[in-house]
Amino acid sequence: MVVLSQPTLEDFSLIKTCKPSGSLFTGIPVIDLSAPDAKTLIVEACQEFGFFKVVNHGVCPELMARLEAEAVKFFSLPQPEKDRAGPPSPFGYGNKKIGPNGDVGWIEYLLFSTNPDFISQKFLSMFQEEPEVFRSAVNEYIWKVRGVVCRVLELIADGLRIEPRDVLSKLLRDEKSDSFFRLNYYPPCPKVQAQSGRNLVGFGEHTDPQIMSAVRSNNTTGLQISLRDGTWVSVPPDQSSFFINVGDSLQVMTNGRFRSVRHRVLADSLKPRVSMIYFGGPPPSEKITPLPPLMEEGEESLYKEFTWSEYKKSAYKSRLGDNRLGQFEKIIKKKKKATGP
Ligand SMILES: C=C1C[C@]23C[C@@]1(O)CC[C@H]2[C@@]12CC[C@H](O)[C@@](C)(C(=O)O1)[C@H]2[C@@H]3C(=O)O
Ligand SMILES: O=C(O)CCC(=O)C(=O)O
Ligand SMILES: [Fe+2]
Repeated sequence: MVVLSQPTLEDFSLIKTCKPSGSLFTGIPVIDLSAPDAKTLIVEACQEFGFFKVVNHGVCPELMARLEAEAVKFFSLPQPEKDRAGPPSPFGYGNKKIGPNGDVGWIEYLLFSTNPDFISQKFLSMFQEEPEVFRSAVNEYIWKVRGVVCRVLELIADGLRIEPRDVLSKLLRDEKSDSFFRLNYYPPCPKVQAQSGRNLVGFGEHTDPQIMSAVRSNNTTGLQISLRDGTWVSVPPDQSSFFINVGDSLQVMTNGRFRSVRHRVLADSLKPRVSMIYFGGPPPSEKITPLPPLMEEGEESLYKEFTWSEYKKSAYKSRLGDNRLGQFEKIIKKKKKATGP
């Protein structure tokens, strides 16, 4: 049997944070889901940042806390017990290795398909003892967070004045929807950071390939997003809110009007970061193309046509930080302006 060795410390990237670690970006749009102007503010946030924070979402804090506690219980198990829940590909427990192409991060995680039958089966095989509490917290949480993301997608349809308003949300509600759920645990790493004055990369920079993702974390810093000009800024943590990422598929479906946000996570030197992320994806056979009602007269798609399963296949051949949409971009020749006599 070939035993693949775990990455050593030299394999991890360190990032020198340009600002003192206490400095957090205050410009993240905050959307109150019940406010009358929510749809306009969401569309603006998707265009400018591809990222925003959602408050007043109706998911009870006890459910989030219950799932976080179950996750911490799992990640505190002895290593051989956690390893029994691996490998992470396609779904299961992962430690330091991210994806199939050599990416590493200061992270442990559990990756699932959101299908409840899948979760039941996986939990039974992962935890011989008492899988029920964890499993029901995961299923209930996924149900609720998907509801929030679908509400956001319906507000987006309203804000863009496209009908029907479930044109995007129905893809996530479809029983064939290819959505994922991920529990990430970033252990603290005081020694390395104190010695080098740099932060260890927990999850390297990337965009999410799906339509939309919703991140909930404990109150530990680490998540950063890249602004339009390429500057990295730190997102102030807030355990009672969701942070929404526009994914590559929504960038294509809006023909580039929305930005798929580049983001990354730096490990904290003292506290573990625990995050739970729902990745809302369409059914495999869904064509990812610009929404017809959004297109102006004569507007061409910026992308070649592809299905979600084709995109996913190509994404899984890429490295984490690659520009995955690049190979699907069309080279559009600009029409020559008529020159005067
Ligand atoms: C390096 C990789 C990990 C990833 C699959 C990929 O080949 C490229 C995309 C990565 C990503 C980023 C967002 C999500 O965390 C994720 C589950 C996804 O759908 O795409 C991960 C994949 C992964 O960790 O397997
Ligand atoms: O853990 C986080 O806060 C974000 C992780 C992330 O971006 C991902 O899992 O795709
Ligand atoms: Fe991500």
